[in-house]
Amino acid sequence: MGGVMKVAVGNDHRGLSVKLRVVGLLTELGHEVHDLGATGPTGVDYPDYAIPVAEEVSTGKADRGVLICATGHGMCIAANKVCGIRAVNCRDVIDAELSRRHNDSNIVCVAADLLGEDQIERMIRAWLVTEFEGGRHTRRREKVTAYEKTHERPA
Ligand SMILES: O=P(O)(O)OC[C@H]1O[C@@H](O)[C@H](O)[C@@H]1O
Repeated sequence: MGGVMKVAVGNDHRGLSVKLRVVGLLTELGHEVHDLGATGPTGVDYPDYAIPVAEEVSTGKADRGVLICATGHGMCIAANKVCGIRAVNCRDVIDAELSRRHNDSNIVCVAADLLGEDQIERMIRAWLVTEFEGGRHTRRREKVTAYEKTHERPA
Protein backbone atom coordinates (compact mmCIF):
# COMPACT_ATOMS: atom_id res chain seq x y z
CA MET A 1 0.00 0.00 0.00
CA GLY A 2 1.45 3.41 0.90
CA GLY A 3 -0.65 5.38 -1.62
CA VAL A 4 -4.06 6.89 -1.14
CA MET A 5 -6.15 4.87 1.30
CA LYS A 6 -9.64 4.84 2.72
CA VAL A 7 -9.22 5.46 6.43
CA ALA A 8 -12.07 5.08 8.93
CA VAL A 9 -11.68 7.20 12.06
CA GLY A 10 -13.45 6.89 15.39
CA ASN A 11 -13.24 8.65 18.75
CA ASP A 12 -15.11 9.01 22.01
CA HIS A 13 -15.59 12.27 23.95
CA ARG A 14 -11.98 12.18 25.20
CA GLY A 15 -10.59 11.88 21.69
CA LEU A 16 -12.46 14.66 19.97
CA SER A 17 -9.76 17.32 19.60
CA VAL A 18 -7.13 14.76 18.57
CA LYS A 19 -9.60 13.34 16.04
CA LEU A 20 -9.96 16.76 14.42
CA ARG A 21 -6.17 16.99 14.08
CA VAL A 22 -5.96 13.45 12.70
CA VAL A 23 -8.74 14.03 10.17
CA GLY A 24 -6.91 17.20 9.04
CA LEU A 25 -3.67 15.27 8.65
CA LEU A 26 -5.26 12.41 6.71
CA THR A 27 -7.05 14.83 4.41
CA GLU A 28 -3.87 16.84 3.84
CA LEU A 29 -2.10 13.61 2.90
CA GLY A 30 -4.80 12.88 0.32
CA HIS A 31 -6.49 9.96 2.05
CA GLU A 32 -10.22 9.38 1.90
CA VAL A 33 -11.50 9.79 5.45
CA HIS A 34 -14.67 8.29 6.87
CA ASP A 35 -15.27 9.98 10.22
CA LEU A 36 -17.44 7.73 12.38
CA GLY A 37 -16.47 9.38 15.65
CA ALA A 38 -18.29 11.31 18.36
CA THR A 39 -18.86 14.94 17.47
CA GLY A 40 -19.33 16.53 20.88
CA PRO A 41 -18.08 16.55 24.49
CA THR A 42 -20.92 14.48 25.95
CA GLY A 43 -19.68 11.24 27.52
CA VAL A 44 -20.11 8.24 25.21
CA ASP A 45 -18.92 4.61 25.16
CA TYR A 46 -15.86 3.60 23.14
CA PRO A 47 -17.30 0.28 21.81
CA ASP A 48 -19.97 2.28 19.97
CA TYR A 49 -17.18 3.84 17.88
CA ALA A 50 -14.50 1.15 17.84
CA ILE A 51 -16.76 -1.58 16.46
CA PRO A 52 -18.17 0.37 13.48
CA VAL A 53 -14.64 1.43 12.48
CA ALA A 54 -13.38 -2.13 12.88
CA GLU A 55 -16.31 -3.42 10.81
CA GLU A 56 -15.38 -1.04 7.99
CA VAL A 57 -11.82 -2.37 7.98
CA SER A 58 -12.94 -5.99 8.40
CA THR A 59 -15.32 -5.78 5.42
CA GLY A 60 -12.85 -3.89 3.21
CA LYS A 61 -14.88 -0.67 3.12
CA ALA A 62 -11.82 0.95 4.67
CA ASP A 63 -8.15 0.01 4.21
CA ARG A 64 -7.16 1.15 7.69
CA GLY A 65 -8.63 2.58 10.86
CA VAL A 66 -7.62 5.09 13.52
CA LEU A 67 -9.31 5.03 16.94
CA ILE A 68 -8.85 7.64 19.64
CA CYS A 69 -9.88 7.59 23.29
CA ALA A 70 -8.22 8.72 26.53
CA THR A 71 -5.81 5.79 26.79
CA GLY A 72 -6.31 3.87 23.54
CA HIS A 73 -6.92 0.71 25.53
CA GLY A 74 -10.70 0.51 25.37
CA MET A 75 -10.74 1.17 21.64
CA CYS A 76 -8.05 -1.46 21.08
CA ILE A 77 -9.82 -4.14 23.11
CA ALA A 78 -13.14 -3.54 21.37
CA ALA A 79 -11.69 -3.36 17.84
CA ASN A 80 -9.82 -6.65 18.26
CA LYS A 81 -13.13 -8.47 18.85
CA VAL A 82 -13.96 -7.94 15.18
CA CYS A 83 -12.81 -10.64 12.77
CA GLY A 84 -9.69 -9.76 10.80
CA ILE A 85 -8.72 -6.82 12.97
CA ARG A 86 -5.15 -6.36 14.16
CA ALA A 87 -5.50 -3.24 16.29
CA VAL A 88 -2.53 -1.89 18.22
CA ASN A 89 -2.21 0.79 20.86
CA CYS A 90 0.93 2.71 19.95
CA ARG A 91 2.92 5.24 21.94
CA ASP A 92 5.59 6.43 19.50
CA VAL A 93 6.95 6.23 15.97
CA ILE A 94 9.06 3.09 16.49
CA ASP A 95 6.15 1.32 18.09
CA ALA A 96 3.88 2.24 15.18
CA GLU A 97 6.44 1.22 12.56
CA LEU A 98 7.07 -2.15 14.20
CA SER A 99 3.35 -2.83 14.42
CA ARG A 100 3.18 -2.45 10.65
CA ARG A 101 6.43 -4.21 9.76
CA HIS A 102 5.92 -7.21 12.03
CA ASN A 103 2.20 -7.42 12.73
CA ASP A 104 0.50 -5.87 9.71
CA SER A 105 -1.62 -3.75 12.04
CA ASN A 106 -4.72 -2.45 10.32
CA ILE A 107 -6.02 -0.20 13.10
CA VAL A 108 -3.94 2.12 15.24
CA CYS A 109 -5.32 3.25 18.58
CA VAL A 110 -4.23 6.52 20.10
CA ALA A 111 -4.12 7.72 23.71
CA ALA A 112 -5.39 11.28 23.51
CA ASP A 113 -4.75 11.97 27.20
CA LEU A 114 -1.23 10.53 27.32
CA LEU A 115 0.48 11.72 24.13
CA GLY A 116 1.12 15.15 22.66
CA GLU A 117 -0.59 16.02 19.40
CA ASP A 118 2.72 16.49 17.55
CA GLN A 119 3.85 13.04 18.68
CA ILE A 120 0.52 11.55 17.59
CA GLU A 121 0.91 13.15 14.17
CA ARG A 122 4.45 11.79 13.73
CA MET A 123 3.28 8.36 14.81
CA ILE A 124 0.34 8.27 12.42
CA ARG A 125 2.43 9.54 9.51
CA ALA A 126 4.89 6.68 10.08
CA TRP A 127 2.15 4.10 10.56
CA LEU A 128 0.48 5.06 7.27
CA VAL A 129 3.56 4.60 5.10
CA THR A 130 5.28 1.63 6.73
CA GLU A 131 4.87 -1.66 4.85
CA PHE A 132 4.37 -5.13 6.30
CA GLU A 133 7.64 -7.06 5.95
CA GLY A 134 6.07 -10.44 5.24
CA GLY A 135 8.41 -13.43 5.48
CA ARG A 136 8.33 -15.11 8.88
CA HIS A 137 5.81 -12.50 10.05
CA THR A 138 3.26 -13.76 7.52
CA ARG A 139 3.37 -17.23 9.10
CA ARG A 140 2.65 -15.73 12.50
CA ARG A 141 -0.10 -13.47 11.26
CA GLU A 142 -1.74 -16.43 9.51
CA LYS A 143 -1.66 -18.49 12.72
CA VAL A 144 -3.69 -15.78 14.40
CA THR A 145 -6.09 -15.67 11.44
CA ALA A 146 -6.43 -19.47 11.47
CA TYR A 147 -7.31 -19.45 15.16
CA GLU A 148 -9.87 -16.75 14.55
CA LYS A 149 -11.49 -18.72 11.72
CA THR A 150 -11.67 -22.01 13.61
CA HIS A 151 -12.86 -20.62 16.93
CA GLU A 152 -15.78 -18.48 15.88
CA ARG A 153 -18.56 -18.88 18.39
CA PRO A 154 -22.19 -18.13 17.77
CA ALA A 155 -23.27 -14.86 19.37
O1 LIG B 1 -14.36 10.19 30.41
P1 LIG B 1 -14.44 8.93 31.22
O2 LIG B 1 -15.76 8.26 31.09
O3 LIG B 1 -14.01 9.12 32.64
O4 LIG B 1 -13.34 7.90 30.66
C1 LIG B 1 -13.42 7.45 29.35
C2 LIG B 1 -12.09 6.85 28.95
O5 LIG B 1 -11.75 5.78 29.80
C3 LIG B 1 -11.13 4.75 29.07
O6 LIG B 1 -11.91 3.61 29.17
C4 LIG B 1 -11.10 5.18 27.62
O7 LIG B 1 -9.81 5.63 27.32
C5 LIG B 1 -12.09 6.33 27.56
O8 LIG B 1 -11.71 7.33 26.65
